[in-house]
Amino acid sequence: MLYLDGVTKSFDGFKAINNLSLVVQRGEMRAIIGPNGAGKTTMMDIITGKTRPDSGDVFFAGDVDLTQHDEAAIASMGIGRKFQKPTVFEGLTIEDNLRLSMDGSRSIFRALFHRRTAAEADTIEDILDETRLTQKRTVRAADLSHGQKQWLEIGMLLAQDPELLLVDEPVAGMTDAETEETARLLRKIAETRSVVVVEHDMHFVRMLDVKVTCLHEGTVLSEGTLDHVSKDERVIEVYLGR
Ligand SMILES: Nc1ncnc2c1ncn2[C@@H]1O[C@H](COP(=O)(O)OP(=O)(O)OP(=O)(O)O)[C@@H](O)[C@H]1O
Repeated sequence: MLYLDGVTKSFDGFKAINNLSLVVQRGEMRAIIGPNGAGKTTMMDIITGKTRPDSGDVFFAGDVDLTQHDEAAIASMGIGRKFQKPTVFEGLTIEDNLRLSMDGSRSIFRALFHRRTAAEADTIEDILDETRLTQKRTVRAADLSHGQKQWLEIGMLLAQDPELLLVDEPVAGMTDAETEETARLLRKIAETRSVVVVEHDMHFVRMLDVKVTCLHEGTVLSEGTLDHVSKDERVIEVYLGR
């Protein structure tokens, strides 16, 4: 689903990404950890077309060369990104937020008054159910808890039906119960899609129970199960032991 090979990106001579190689399989969830400045955000920026690498290969779904496309094109190809801070439409209900996301480029007015097909209505029901927001469907996003807003935004990504979801620090600021619920939600999503999740919260990463990649100085320092990576002396030295 995602293939990075020998990717390098410098800013003013500083290599934020340095010969980075990473492969994420179709239907795989991967957790990315690493200290501040390791290059996690820059990697996500490269995958989504926000930043162009200086060199290296970046392929999606086998043969789509992501370095040849811009952000909008990459989003429409099926790569969804969730930033750390939720960016939902606060004044709209949960249902309307989901409808708007599903419609993509349709104008807000047309999206809200557009007659749903049965299939679209079913998809919205499924997303409400998956994100545990069915009971809150008519509530304005502004009135949700922080955790619920994050789930709504994940739901908004799902409404665009991406094959690959990139999720940046989803549980920052969440309660323990919300963190647990988020792990359940991402695991469910990863049954049918690929997911890359960047996270500092090791308790949460353990709940995901997936292969972990630790980045450091723009490259892969260690990769494997969380137990393997967290026993790696180099990971302890630069990250976990701090
Ligand atoms: N546009 C830019 N111009 C200059 N330097 C940049 C730019 N973007 C990132 N960097 C530098 O590249 C390095 C990697 O940054 P990046 O944000 O990718 O790290 P990160 O792993 O996401 O860190 P964090 O965990 O703090 O979010 C940092 O040293 C950062 O200062």
